[in-house]
Amino acid sequence: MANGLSPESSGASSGLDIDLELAREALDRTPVGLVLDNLDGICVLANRTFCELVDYPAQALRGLSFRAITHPEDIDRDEAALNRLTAHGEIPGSVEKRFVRPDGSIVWVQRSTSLIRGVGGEVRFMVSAFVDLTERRAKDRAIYQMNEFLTAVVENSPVAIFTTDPEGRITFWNPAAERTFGYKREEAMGQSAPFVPDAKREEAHTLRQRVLGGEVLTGLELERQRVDGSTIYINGAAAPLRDENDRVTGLLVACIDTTEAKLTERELGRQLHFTRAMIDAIPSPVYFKDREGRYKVYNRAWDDLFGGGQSWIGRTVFDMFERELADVHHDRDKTLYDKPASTSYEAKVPTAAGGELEMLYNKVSFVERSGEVAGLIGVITDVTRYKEAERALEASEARFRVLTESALDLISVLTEDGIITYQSPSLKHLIGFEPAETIGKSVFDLVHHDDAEHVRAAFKRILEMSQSREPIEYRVRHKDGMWRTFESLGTNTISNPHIGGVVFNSRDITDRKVIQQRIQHLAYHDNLTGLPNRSLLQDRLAHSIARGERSGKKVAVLFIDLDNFKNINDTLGHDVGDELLRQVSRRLSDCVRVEDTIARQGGDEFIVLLDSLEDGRGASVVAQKILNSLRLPFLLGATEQHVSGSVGIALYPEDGRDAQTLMKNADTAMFHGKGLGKNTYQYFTAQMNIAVKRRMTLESALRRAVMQKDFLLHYQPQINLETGEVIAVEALVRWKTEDSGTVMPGDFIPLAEETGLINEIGEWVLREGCRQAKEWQVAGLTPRRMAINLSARQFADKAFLDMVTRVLAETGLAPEYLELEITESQVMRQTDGMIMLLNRLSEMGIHLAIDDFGTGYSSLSYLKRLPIQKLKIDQSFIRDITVDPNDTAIVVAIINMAKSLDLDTIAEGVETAGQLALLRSKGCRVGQGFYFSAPMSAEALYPLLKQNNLYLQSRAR
Ligand SMILES: Nc1nc2c(ncn2[C@@H]2O[C@H](COP(=O)(O)O[C@H]3[C@@H](O)[C@H](n4cnc5c(=O)[nH]c(N)nc54)O[C@@H]3COP(=O)(O)O)[C@@H](O)[C@H]2O)c(=O)[nH]1
Repeated sequence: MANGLSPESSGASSGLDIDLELAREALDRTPVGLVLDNLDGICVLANRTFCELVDYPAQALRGLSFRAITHPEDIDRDEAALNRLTAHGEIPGSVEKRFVRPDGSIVWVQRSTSLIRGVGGEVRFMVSAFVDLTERRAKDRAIYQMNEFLTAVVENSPVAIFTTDPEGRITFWNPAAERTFGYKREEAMGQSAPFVPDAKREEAHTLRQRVLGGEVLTGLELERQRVDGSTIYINGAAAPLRDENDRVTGLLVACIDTTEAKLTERELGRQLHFTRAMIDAIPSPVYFKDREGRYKVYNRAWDDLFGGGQSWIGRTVFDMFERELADVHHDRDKTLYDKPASTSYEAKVPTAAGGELEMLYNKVSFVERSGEVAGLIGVITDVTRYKEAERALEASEARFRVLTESALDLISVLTEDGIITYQSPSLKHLIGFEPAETIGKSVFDLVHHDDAEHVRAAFKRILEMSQSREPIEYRVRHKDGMWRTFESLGTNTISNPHIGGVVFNSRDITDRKVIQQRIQHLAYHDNLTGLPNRSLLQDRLAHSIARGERSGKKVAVLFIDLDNFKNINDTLGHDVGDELLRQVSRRLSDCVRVEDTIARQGGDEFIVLLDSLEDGRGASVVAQKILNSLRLPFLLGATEQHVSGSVGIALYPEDGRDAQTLMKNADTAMFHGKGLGKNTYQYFTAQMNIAVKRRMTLESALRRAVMQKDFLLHYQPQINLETGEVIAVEALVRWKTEDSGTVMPGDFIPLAEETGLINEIGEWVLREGCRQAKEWQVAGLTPRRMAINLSARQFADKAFLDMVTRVLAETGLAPEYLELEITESQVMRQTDGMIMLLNRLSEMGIHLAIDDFGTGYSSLSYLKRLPIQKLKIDQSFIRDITVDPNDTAIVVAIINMAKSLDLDTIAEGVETAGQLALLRSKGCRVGQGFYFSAPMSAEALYPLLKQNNLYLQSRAR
């Protein structure tokens, strides 16, 4: 459109035309679209700006109704406004409307209308000015859309957003705020921060003031309260709200609910603390290194070990250790960084304490969730002590191995099923098998079948407990086929990983068992005869008594004592005595039933136990059988010996109800019988005990006498029957007692011999006799021999010779003035030892005489072997010599035999002149007897000795 104004409006020329042109130009250049319409709404004139605005040429617009180019939706409103104008003269107000361009595009305009009136004031035209609203509308739209967008954002934001006025009253509250705090929008609006707990009001107020002061606060971590009262943690920001004049009109808060995160963070913190505490609680040093080998984490134990607190964080082994050690660690670490792996090794490590420890390093790659190796975790264990212990253990093991391998005992290890897993080399020595031959075998297959059960039971006990309480005894067959007895102690070490089995220490006790059995036998048997001894007898007797008590039957105890065993033993020696006892025991065995018991009580005493007797008479049958058996001669060596026995019988229940009493009473009965005459048996009676008591009293009195030397000697002279001279003196002992006066030797010598007191008494007699003889010599009397009686028991004493030698030396008596009298019965049991002793005494110059000669039936050849000088004819032959031709013949035979052997004879017991005369007539040169002098004290005898002629004495009498 070159020119928008219509020509109708220009009517002037010349100067005026110029003005119109200018006016037209000015209107066209006006940035506002101008249209002149008539009252029908028909365009009369439009300027260029309008033409350009609606993209119509001016010619096209002229005469065109506004309706043609107005947006259909705006036509009615414009029409109405035109009607109001035409009808009422109402000037249309400013409105925004749309035109439709020829190309269909719409252009928004703002229309302002004014009226052109005619001269009469009547409205003729409307002038409308159109301002292009396209740009402004676009801006508005953009603002609107932005507003819509922001609203949507705010409404849909997960962030709680709210605004308040300066007083804190809520002016906006988005849905996220509803969800976060639990207050509905309508509940929250106008409220003054209902979510601030009382304790936080002050803080909230301060924050609000700061924001109202213009501060923008971010990163706020606040504790608030939900509508249900629960605590909520929020993280947010607050900023001031300003109006167009930049005045603060309120504040905006945006926040998110961090409660869960907070709690998670707290939990994580707690877990972290726990983890840290746990790591610190680990007594071993633990640490983490990153891929570059830098220490990132380590625990307290690590710090205790190396010191330095946190200063090692970020540093490497090369900062910590000498190069050589650092290289060791570094090389190991490399393998863990390359790919997930683990490693362990030992190293000697210097410590903060200044020492060096042997450490076991266990390291493992630290792999992240992604699978990437991010470093390594290491654990260090101080193995110094362990290593020392290990070395000590190795040494100990070596020691024990040597001990085990060289032990004489067998060391075995068995599984809990009894399978042998180890045997020490001593096995070969003990049962002939190599250890390898038994490995894998069951021990129960090796033991004796009869022992298997108790071995199994003992093995089970060891498994249940830890150790065998007592040795297990069992038999195992030697390779040579013989059974050996073993004793084992087991220790359950199954739980010990180094052993893993039951250890047995076994010892071959075969020899010990034999000895034990022997000892056991000895404990209950007499070693000499093999018979049960006193202990076993007592045991059996107790059983017999118990049986007797139940059955009502009797039990008999026979106490047997050999009548002259002592003489045999003393004269022929112990070996012969022992042999005699063995033979006696065999004979006794032949006299009783198998079920009866024969026991040796000791010495020459035996006891026979007869069980289950119907009555006591049966015992006498056995007793008699025994006596008969013992009377038969015993062949001892080359000689026959005659022995008899005395038997005492005690019966259960009448003579005693226990073993001790029965044995004692049988002994008493025996003793009593012996006193009445040997070779008999006696049943016990209550009266016997009285005699026994007497004997016991006597024995203790004799012992006291020996101690106190309550003895004296009486002396009886021996006379030359031709001249009456005293050629010798016999010493005869007496026992001085206070109550019984002087006790004669016949009443105590047998007891002294039985009890052994005779040795002490005999020494005293010898010493006193020699002393007296010497005293008489010193007193000037004619030196004479002193005859001393000897008991067989003295003679058998090995110290006898020394004793005689010592006494002679002590008293100063020359040996030729000592005569020792031994009885014929003693001499008859001569042994090589006795003959040797007699020879020694004879060599010393001591005279030897055989006492009681004639009672022992000794032979000539026998006497010739002995170094004797004198035969003393027993007084039993002298007693009736004058009336009994047999005695006379015997005495004559003795005198002649003595002569032939160049021996002196002495007749003892000469009591009468007739006896003296007969003896003298038969050639007997020496005599002794009451006819000359009874035995008397030394003082009493002294005058006779001085006088030295007892014929004068006897005649005087
Ligand atoms: N081992 C010892 N035995 C001793 C000792 N002292 C004495 N005896 C022996 O005791 C027995 C009895 O002796 P005892 O009672 O002293 O009797 C002696 C004389 O008194 C007695 N005797 C002397 N003459 C007569 C007589 O004419 N008639 C008669 N009836 N008896 C007489 O004879 C006894 C002396 O005998 P012996 O010794 O055989 O010569 C007696 O066996 C003593 O041996 C001693 O210390 N140790």
